[in-house]
Amino acid sequence: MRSPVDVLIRLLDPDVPIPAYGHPGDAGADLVTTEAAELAPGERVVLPTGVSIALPDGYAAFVHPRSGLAARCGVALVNAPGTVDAGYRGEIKVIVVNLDPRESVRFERFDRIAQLVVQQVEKVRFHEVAELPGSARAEGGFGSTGGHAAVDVAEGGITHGGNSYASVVSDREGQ
Ligand SMILES: O=c1ccn([C@H]2C[C@H](O)[C@@H](COP(=O)(O)OP(=O)(O)OP(=O)(O)O)O2)c(=O)[nH]1
Ligand SMILES: [Mg+2]
Repeated sequence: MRSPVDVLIRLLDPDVPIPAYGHPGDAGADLVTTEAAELAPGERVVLPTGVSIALPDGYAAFVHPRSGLAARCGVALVNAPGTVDAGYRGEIKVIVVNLDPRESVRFERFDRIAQLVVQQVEKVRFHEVAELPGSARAEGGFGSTGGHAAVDVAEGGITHGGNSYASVVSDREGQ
């Protein structure tokens, strides 16, 4: 097993537990709410977790829903997965919505409401081009591999072939 990445954490509430993995192989460490809340059907709320972190450069943390809450209560995260940038030092918040059409859902203080997945992320440099290199998928998207939509691989796709990139139009770079 690879050794864990060290992440500095501040506990903003004296009693809040450090996010913990339920099992050794789990991807997400559970986040709790430090505030009780009751959500009517369709209602959303931003809940505080009582923690802030400093991720190493080249990492990000993603706030994912908990499947049990989703299956049992219809609770989802509006922005799932929420992105916590390496430079963010504020409190991690969780934007929860009750998607159940009939039942309210209640969270008590320190209920586990989401899970935090920490991952390495690549920073890219964008190079503007007039044409992109071809690919088997080409512009087929949104169900193009299903039975109901025609897949158009002929146009502008694999005929370009090869690995060479289209010529760079400008060296304007994104941030
Ligand atoms: O579920 C989330 C998502 C984000 N954040 C924090 C960490 C993140 O670094 C910051 C900004 O998030 P994001 O970039 O998704 O929001 P934005 O609307 O683009 O805000 P900004 O203009 O500050 O980037 O908010 C959370 O606490 N919880
Ligand atoms: Mg942003």
